[in-house]
Amino acid sequence: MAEIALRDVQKFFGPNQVIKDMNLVIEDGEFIVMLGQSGCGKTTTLRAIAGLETVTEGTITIDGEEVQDRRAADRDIAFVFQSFSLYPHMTVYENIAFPLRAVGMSTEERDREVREVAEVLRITPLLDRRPSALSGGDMQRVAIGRALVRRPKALLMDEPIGALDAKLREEMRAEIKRLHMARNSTSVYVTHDQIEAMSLADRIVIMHDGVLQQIGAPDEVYLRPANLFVAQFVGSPVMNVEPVQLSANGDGAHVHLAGDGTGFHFDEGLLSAVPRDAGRVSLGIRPEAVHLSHEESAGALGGVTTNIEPLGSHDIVDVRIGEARLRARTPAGFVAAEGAPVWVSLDTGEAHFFDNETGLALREAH
Ligand SMILES: Nc1ncnc2c1ncn2[C@@H]1O[C@H](COP(=O)(O)OP(=O)(O)OP(=O)(O)O)[C@@H](O)[C@H]1O
Repeated sequence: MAEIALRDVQKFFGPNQVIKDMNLVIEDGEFIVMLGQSGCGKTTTLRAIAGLETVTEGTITIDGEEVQDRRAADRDIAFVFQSFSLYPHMTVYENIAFPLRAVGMSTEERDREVREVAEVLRITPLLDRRPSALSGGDMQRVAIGRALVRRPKALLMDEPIGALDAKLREEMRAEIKRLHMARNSTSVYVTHDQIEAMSLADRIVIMHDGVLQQIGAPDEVYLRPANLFVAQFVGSPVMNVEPVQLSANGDGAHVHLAGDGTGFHFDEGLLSAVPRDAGRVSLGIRPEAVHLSHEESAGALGGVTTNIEPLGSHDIVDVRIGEARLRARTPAGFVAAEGAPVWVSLDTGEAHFFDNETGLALREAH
């Protein structure tokens, strides 16, 4: 297993730059998930690590050795694609054993390795079957088994469970995690599904438009998004973001939404990194930190509900305050109808502030 490092990597397809200044160190044994919308460059980054794509500039090292000019076959890295790509005329056993034949392992050794991988992936009863007799999930288990059996330096996976149905995806997520724990393989996994990213990753790499936006543990990117893109990309429903104006108010400030004269009070400690000049700042607040009440209380602002989305366990309720709109997560049935008057308060400690121009989160460095 190995550390993988990308330094100043750039990739152009003709005039089109799809990886911009990528710097990333993936630690030995780490599970990294690259998350981003379609076309943001995550697959190209993965393929560049594998050697299936060249880089235009920069270096890629595996265990300290530069590999950017090496062929894929000489990088000792395994790749699992979304399409299952098994050999149809071979049994599951033969499919998994195939990469070991090339390295000249003895029959007994090969047998031991295949059976161990099959055991970890819980596919031992399937070893004599052909791929055509397998379900989608089992085919992907076999593909992962074939990738892992020769103990590569790293395992790269490109949306490996994207083609499976929702229930099976959930099962496979748990299995991939278990497999990673069992083998401790350095893993890089590409997806556009944030639940997959949150549940699998040691650290998530969030990309947008070829640019790495943030690297961090799942709770870190959720709780401390580095910029507006990450704030609105991670989390469902999406974080509320509203331009605000600040006005002094005792030990702190009122934070005014558009068209709202009163403002929410924030203590000074929460605003120490926030400039007061008009028009520069947006407030970010997740729907679970917006609270609705039928009773007026100190500091709450009056609003009117404009939409209710019942989700079974809870509702998502849109509220208009002045000209602004906030979404709140409420207990199911808490608001009976659109057009209802409600009182809105915020968990101010959960709020984020962003610079409107740069999009960067405004917070104290520490
Ligand atoms: N071989 C290629 N030639 C030209 N352009 C390419 C090539 N491969 C990818 N691109 C372009 O590079 C950009 C990044 O593609 P990439 O596949 O890395 O994105 P992605 O984030 O993985 O998206 P997806 O989830 O859709 O695969 C896209 O605009 C894509 O059209």
